Amino acid sequence: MADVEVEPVAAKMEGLEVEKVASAPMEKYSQRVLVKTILGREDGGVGLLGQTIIVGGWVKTGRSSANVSFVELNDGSCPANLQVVVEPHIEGASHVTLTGTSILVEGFLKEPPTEELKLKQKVELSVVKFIHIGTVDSKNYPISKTRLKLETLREYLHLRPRTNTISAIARVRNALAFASHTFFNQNKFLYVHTPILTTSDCEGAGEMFQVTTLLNDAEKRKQEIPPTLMVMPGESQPEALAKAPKLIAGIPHREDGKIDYTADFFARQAFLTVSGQLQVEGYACALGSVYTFGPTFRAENSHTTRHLAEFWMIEPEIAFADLKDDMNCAEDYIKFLCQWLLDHCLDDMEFLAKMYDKTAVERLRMVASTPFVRITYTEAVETLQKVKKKKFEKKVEWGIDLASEHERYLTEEIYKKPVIVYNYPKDIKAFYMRLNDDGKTVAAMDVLVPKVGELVGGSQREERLDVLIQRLEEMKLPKEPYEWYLDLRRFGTVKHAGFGLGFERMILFATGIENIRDVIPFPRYPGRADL
Ligand SMILES: NC(=O)C[C@H](N)C(=O)O
Repeated sequence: MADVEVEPVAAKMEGLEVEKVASAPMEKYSQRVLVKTILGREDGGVGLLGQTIIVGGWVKTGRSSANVSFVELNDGSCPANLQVVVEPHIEGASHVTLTGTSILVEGFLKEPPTEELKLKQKVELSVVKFIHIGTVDSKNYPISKTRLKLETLREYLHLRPRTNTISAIARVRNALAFASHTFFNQNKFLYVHTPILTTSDCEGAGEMFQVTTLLNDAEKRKQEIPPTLMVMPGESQPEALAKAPKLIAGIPHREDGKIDYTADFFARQAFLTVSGQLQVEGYACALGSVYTFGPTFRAENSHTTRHLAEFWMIEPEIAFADLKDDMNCAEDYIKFLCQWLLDHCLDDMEFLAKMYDKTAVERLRMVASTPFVRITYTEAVETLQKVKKKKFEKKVEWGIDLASEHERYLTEEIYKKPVIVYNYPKDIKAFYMRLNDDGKTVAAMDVLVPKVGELVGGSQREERLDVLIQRLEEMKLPKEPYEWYLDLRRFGTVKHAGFGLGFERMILFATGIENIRDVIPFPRYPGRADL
């Protein structure tokens, strides 16, 4: 990092000896010093007093009197604002106090004039000159000074990162992504990119979005579309052939002569992935320990505070591992993430805790240091059945899929910490999970956490070819689309296990924010995909 030259004149004006003045590093690829570089220091910036520096950001609030103007500047590097002092003779002084104005400004760091102000911030910036001012049409600027509800901010997805809350969440999100890569790489997992477009329905639940193209260049398509046949789940080759749209000039047409948009991935069907698991299993069964981390999609018409149509998932997959290894990995990973936020993002976490959930930081500490509870599904059901204090909307019986009310009760009321529930009834779980010896349950596990409910879902995978085929049949799933997946069992099969952690749910859990739409930059949910 390049150091900013100490400006002797400014230092002398402040009565400081130039030799004693430390230097604030300028960003390597941006023409400014970050506010965090100054205020994030242990001494609150005192060691930088007297230095002339350039900072740039957006005005949070500003006020002016006849002698002087004050501006609270936020540059996105931390939740704190830098106080900027502007004397009226400085060119541009009258244009910088409106909320939302952008400035790039040169000034020197000085002590605030009163003891009271020093308590708030140990340094302030006295402006020498403005290098850039981006004015704001304040009448129409929707992110005004008054605190807006998170729900209202969703109408301004492009401007909401200017708010303290959304920018803090963005930094927490970035930290969690970095921590995830760090955790898996430290444990020798390889990052594998799985596809977004696929024909495989990993969960077998038919919740996939289909891909279509905008047909506006028929000639181009004519050259690109291979006249291939797509066999759909549940169909034989001749059945598929009979139903296949006719290719007229290379474009699929239905019987009535209209263009068939349903087979619209170059005359085939394709979908947005619901999970990278099946593909990443192929890599685990060659490379050992791998993970994928990317966007996944669910065509569920859910309007809850915990569902999105597009969300990010981290999915590790481990060869030569069973359910216990899987649970150990999930628990260690979640603890690592919590500790990472305490070590790297405490300022943002404290800000969010103050604003939204007083217990958020405490919760991170608790999760990072307390062993998770582990109970079987059968034990979970028995425990819930004994609850007299609360009436659940959905009756608790062996065989039900635990609802969010049950999951939250277990972790918030009974155990008051994360709970791993394992060995679920086979009938409520996906085909790929390994059948237990009891013939009734599968080696599946969910990690349930306070506030959120299910954070992780995973399992040991069925590595026995005959059992897997039998499970597909039982669940009335077609074999053909999964032939490649069965190959992994035909050729050198191996015990393996993995899980998926919902990245946005992890952010909800960590920050205490209520609605999942506020922890992803551009949320997609029923009826909302603009911007
Ligand atoms: N990789 C996983 O185990 C996650 C699982 N496929 C799911 O979507 O829930």
